[in-house]
Amino acid sequence: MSQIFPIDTVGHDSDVVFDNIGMTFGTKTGVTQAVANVSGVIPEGKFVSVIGPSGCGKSTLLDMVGGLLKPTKGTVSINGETVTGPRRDTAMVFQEDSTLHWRTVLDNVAFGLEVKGVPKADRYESARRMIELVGLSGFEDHRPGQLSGGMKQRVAIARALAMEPRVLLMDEPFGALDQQTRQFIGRELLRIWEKTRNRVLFITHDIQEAVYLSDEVWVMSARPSVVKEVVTIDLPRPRPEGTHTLPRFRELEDHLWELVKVEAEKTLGPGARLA
Ligand SMILES: Nc1ncnc2c1ncn2[C@@H]1O[C@H](COP(=O)(O)OP(=O)(O)OP(=O)(O)O)[C@@H](O)[C@H]1O
Repeated sequence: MSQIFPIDTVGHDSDVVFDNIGMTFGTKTGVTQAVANVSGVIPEGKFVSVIGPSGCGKSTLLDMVGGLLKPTKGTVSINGETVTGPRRDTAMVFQEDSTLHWRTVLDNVAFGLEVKGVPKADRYESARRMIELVGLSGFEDHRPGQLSGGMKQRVAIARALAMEPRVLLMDEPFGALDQQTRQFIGRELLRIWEKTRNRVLFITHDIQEAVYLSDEVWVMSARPSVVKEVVTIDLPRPRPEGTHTLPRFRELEDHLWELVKVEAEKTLGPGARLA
């Protein structure tokens, strides 16, 4: 079921490769070693989720892939090239509302393509296609202020997908949404991803969400973090609505919870016991 690191980190040119990366932050009050050492590969067409206790370095890991943070140790490479900053083939979606409130939905979704210099007719055509894919047809001329939280998040996802990224980085993208909306958008994301099959790195606190969406779940240890275990999600795809009730789903969920619980108890300090 699972694999303990270090795994084979050679990877192919089309992979996202983490080669012994670490991140230590220097602050006025001292140093924080966030990520101790992570090695791993996200192969072409794979959906990888990262779970772990609060503050273990999940966002830090994602920001290093996105080129927003430079690792203090090791390298991340995409398609055989070391990541040194944000890349055109990589798109990011965050938890907080990142819509541009003065622009319409259509112009929000077309924004990344505009920055890339794609001509207006082409970018609008792609944007309309993505808007349809995320179920927002009819809202093209609305502004974010006229949308619900879930709809705004779908705009952010459509904007990222319109860029046709080869690597999609998502940092708790559904974290601010209610449970029903979260499940609905999760299913939508999976439906779209099954068509695009780009490489996804997805951060979540929700173990069910991680099992439902992923090919692999990386469980991070308490800080300074390493990947404690890689759990292969061997559920068939596509994953229809009743997937959550499969006995195998429950087994995977229980196994992941046991792993995370131990690390969360370390983070919460002596005496902390989680059910
Ligand atoms: N810019 C920064 N400067 C200093 N310390 C930082 C910085 N960014 C993150 N950290 C520290 O690095 C550690 C990891 O933070 P990070 O946000 O990556 O964790 P996380 O696992 O994503 O947390 P959460 O699950 O709570 O969102 C934390 O101790 C945090 O305080």
